[in-house]
Amino acid sequence: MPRSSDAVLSQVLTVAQMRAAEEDLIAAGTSVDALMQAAGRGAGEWVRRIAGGGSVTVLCGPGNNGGDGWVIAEYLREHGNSVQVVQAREPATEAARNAKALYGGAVVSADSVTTRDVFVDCLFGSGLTRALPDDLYDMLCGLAGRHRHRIAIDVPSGIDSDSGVALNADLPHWTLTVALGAWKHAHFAMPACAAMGATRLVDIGVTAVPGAARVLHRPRIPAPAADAHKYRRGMLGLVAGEMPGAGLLSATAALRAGAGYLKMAAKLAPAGVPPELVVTTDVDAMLADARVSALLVGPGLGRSDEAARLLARTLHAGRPTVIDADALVLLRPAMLTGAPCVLTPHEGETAALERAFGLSGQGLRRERAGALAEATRAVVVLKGPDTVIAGPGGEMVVSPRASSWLSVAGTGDVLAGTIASRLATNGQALRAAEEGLWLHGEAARLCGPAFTAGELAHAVQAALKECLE
Ligand SMILES: NC(=O)C1=CN([C@@H]2O[C@H](COP(=O)(O)OP(=O)(O)OC[C@H]3O[C@@H](n4cnc5c(N)ncnc54)[C@H](OP(=O)(O)O)[C@@H]3O)[C@@H](O)[C@H]2O)[C@@H](O)CC1
Ligand SMILES: Nc1ncnc2c1ncn2[C@@H]1O[C@H](COP(=O)(O)OP(=O)(O)O)[C@@H](O)[C@H]1O
Ligand SMILES: [K+]
Repeated sequence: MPRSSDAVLSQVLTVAQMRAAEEDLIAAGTSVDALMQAAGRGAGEWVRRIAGGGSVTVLCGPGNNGGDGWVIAEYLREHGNSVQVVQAREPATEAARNAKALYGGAVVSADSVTTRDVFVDCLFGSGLTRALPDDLYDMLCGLAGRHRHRIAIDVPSGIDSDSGVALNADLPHWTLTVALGAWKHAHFAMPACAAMGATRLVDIGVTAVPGAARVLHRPRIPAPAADAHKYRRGMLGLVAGEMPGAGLLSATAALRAGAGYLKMAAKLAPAGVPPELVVTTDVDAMLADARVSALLVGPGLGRSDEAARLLARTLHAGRPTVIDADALVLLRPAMLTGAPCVLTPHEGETAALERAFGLSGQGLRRERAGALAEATRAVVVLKGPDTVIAGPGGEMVVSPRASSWLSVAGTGDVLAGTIASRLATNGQALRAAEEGLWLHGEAARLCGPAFTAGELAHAVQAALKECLE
């Protein structure tokens, strides 16, 4: 089987898209049984690596996820592991029945399983549509509790694949989750993603699905050209408001994310301005300066009428702009000019934007981000533990879960400054949002525990170092 490209392996599919992709493979001459063998053996290899030579219990349900379980069990048996299958239900698909027929090892009752090394969950995968009935829920949790390591295959049982919603309360936590064929939305959506442990993907030759979401990846960022100068590298204009301290945090990050020149327009020059940051009190001159390649407005802006007028003047300049914090609450449809913009709302700011732009606020986070991007014609970075980026052309990028230590005041200002610096450098809203979000997440990882927003802003430089072409 040829290895899929990185672009194909980074797509994130709904259940319907996955089924369509599977149909394409079948139409091209691959059998369901062959796909199941490829998926099961690939997953079996991950199980073998975790188990070492240890003992394994595989729980098999009625569908094709159960079928994968029978393949995994046989793969481990062939490799000399002590393996046993608990059959929760008889296989109900032909491919699962065929996989079971090829298994030559032990089948035991759930009650007979004592403490063992690795538990493999093949009860249900992406086909689960309703909560687990009590008997299967008890079996799943009981077995999971009697094993040192727990591996979920494709999608953990009890999780809705398209949303990441838990259909039962108190589901097990996993050591590893092995996605089959393609990532599913549950792998990146709360609450499911928080319980999945490490995640790995098994390639079974799925091809590109038009319109699919994709996973945020480490960007490739070029060093400045040999003949670069500070303006050509990108000049970022920061529009400060009533509380310029928040803007200073954004500036601290922006200075380390690639822009060549940073200027802040503030009514009063704030204390503690780093010497690299040029401060002006003439906001109109800064907005009219043709060398300014991007603007950032929002951090510390305030929500007064004067702040709203300043926002309107800023957007009227028609430059690529990052709109964050208070500016998101003040934003109205008439203020947008069609220039490339990035909006960076958290949940509360998203609700305010939905009201301002006449949106229902219904649906999954990614759907709400998509609706907002369409209505504003801007790139929307909907922040939280499961941040998503939506583009006005229907683009959707989901982010692997970042450090929960980011839940500290000021990290949003750092994100806005990082994205704005990238926007000043490359002028492309979606690309800048992706680069900025990745740098922010990586900076948090590098900082470890209990960092301040200021320390995070400094770590953006170390994150950037990892992206150089
Ligand atoms: N697509 C691909 O390319 C590949 C897919 N592969 C694998 O297939 C998996 C998807 O398989 P799947 O569609 O058979 O779904 P799965 O999750 O095994 O179970 C569905 C069955 O469970 C039943 N059922 C549902 N809810 C229930 C409940 N609460 N309680 C009780 N029963 C319930 C439901 O019955 P029904 O709702 O029809 O009554 C149906 O019979 C996927 O995750 C991956 O592992 C790989 O092999 C390689 C290639
Ligand atoms: N539990 C969490 N896990 C991962 N990232 C988080 C978590 N909580 C917050 N974040 C991230 O931290 C940042 C917080 O931004 P924001 O809510 O604007 O805070 P502030 O206004 O204090 O700067 C966002 O990038 C968000 O995605
Ligand atoms: K599973």
